[in-house]
Amino acid sequence: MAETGLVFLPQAVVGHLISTVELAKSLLEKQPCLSITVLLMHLHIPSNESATTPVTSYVQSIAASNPRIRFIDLPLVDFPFENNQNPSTFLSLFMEKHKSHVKEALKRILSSSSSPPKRISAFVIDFFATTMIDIGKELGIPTYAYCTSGAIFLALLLYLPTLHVKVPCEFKDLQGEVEVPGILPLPPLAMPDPMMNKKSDGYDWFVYQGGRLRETDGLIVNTFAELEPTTLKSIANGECLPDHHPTPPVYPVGPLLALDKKSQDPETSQLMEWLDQQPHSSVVFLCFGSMGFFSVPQLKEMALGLERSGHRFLWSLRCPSSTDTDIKEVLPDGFLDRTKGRGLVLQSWAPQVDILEHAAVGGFVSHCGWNSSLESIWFGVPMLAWPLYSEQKLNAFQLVRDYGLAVELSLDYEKDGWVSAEELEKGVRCLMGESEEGQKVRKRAEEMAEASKKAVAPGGSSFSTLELLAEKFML
Ligand SMILES: O=c1ccn([C@@H]2O[C@H](COP(=O)(O)OP(=O)(O)O[C@H]3O[C@H](CO)[C@@H](O)[C@H](O)[C@H]3O)[C@@H](O)[C@H]2O)c(=O)[nH]1
Repeated sequence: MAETGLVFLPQAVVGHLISTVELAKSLLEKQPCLSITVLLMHLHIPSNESATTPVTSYVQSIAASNPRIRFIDLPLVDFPFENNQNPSTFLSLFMEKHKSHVKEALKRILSSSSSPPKRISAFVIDFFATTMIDIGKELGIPTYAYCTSGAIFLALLLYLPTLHVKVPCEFKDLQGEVEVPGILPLPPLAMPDPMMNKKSDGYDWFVYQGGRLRETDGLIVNTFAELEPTTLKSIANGECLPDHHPTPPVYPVGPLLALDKKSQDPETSQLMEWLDQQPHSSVVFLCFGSMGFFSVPQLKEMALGLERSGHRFLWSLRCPSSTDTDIKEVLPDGFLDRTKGRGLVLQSWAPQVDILEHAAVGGFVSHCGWNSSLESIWFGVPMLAWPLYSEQKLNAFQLVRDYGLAVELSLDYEKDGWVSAEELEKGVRCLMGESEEGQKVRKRAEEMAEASKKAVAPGGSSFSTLELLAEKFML
């Protein structure tokens, strides 16, 4: 019998790669006869040097501890990111540039002289890599898309080609709300940034990706049925596609999280010791994903807001320019002295999972990237939603309005999403339970933490879906 392998193609960004590898690990746990090859694309963004994340060491450690996961580096393509380029356009064209390399890699795997011969039972692509469906079709390999964001974003993407026709004007000029099946009516401002300018090529790429997802053999989503029941039902019922076009089966398999990446370095140990000394649930953690940066004026304003809130804090602060910026020059005069003992500012990659797991952490000011949101949910830490880019405003809206897991922060969109010190102070106080609203969010976070763990435990909704999927991949 041929050895059964799966081939995964994640997007070349950390939030997508880690999530994809976690999916691979979970499938292997369910089905010991599978093996997985991950094709790695490499992205170089010179202006974001300071966003360097431990991707390389992560990949190395996964490869060392999981012999059934193999990584193949695809050849580098000469396609640098231009600073003013639309990220969705860049990522879509970056995929196009990799097409021939991906096809070659798949063909090599299929023709490798291993005995027994290889069979690729599924090609699992990033949901923003739909151009690769062509290769799956050409080589006769069933192709699945993996959505590293939530069902709400998947629903919006699937529905976007329909919405494009239904709403002829720009979404921001729409009188009223945007109606998407399975989602609460959306204020136009909650639409993902790339969808806010219909004349941009970035928008066209979103319509393209959304339109092609229906050609896949299945849609795997990093969410769980208890978190997004209505949205998942709407997708499965075909409500997000026009004219009852059959929707590929939907597989909610989350939360898939890299929980075992405990950091051992001395900086982390010091940080953990500091957290150990703080009272239970007293520290606000601020962290904004792999590429969340703020302007210097906004950083100063944040510092003021944090100081005035009176709460303890742990702030992962990344400057836009470079890692060697002296934070004393960025922060207001005397800030570090005045907050000594009750606040800690980090300038490096934060061990986020370890921090969220710590009992001293009582709130998370987050950009609402999907992985961060799921991690927060898992550890029962309520959020204060400070979305920055991509689909984060959509996630924030849903976390606040539908799931009740986050406190709303008032962002001034006329001023590029500016948050004043007053608003941050108010938000942090509420998050830390100083108001009834905050208390409600805290309670809800505890309940959802339990539900998230049940979902991936034996017999849970995502556990069963993963079993089903792993079995399907063996047929
Ligand atoms: O200092 C840091 C910063 C991040 N992380 C980790 O890095 C991941 C970040 O993922 P996520 O919260 O999803 O943010 P992004 O890196 O910004 O992810 C991109 O991918 C996500 C999944 O598709 C989208 O939801 C986001 O909008 C998009 O920006 C999480 O696991 C964090 O724990 C750290 O450990 N330390």
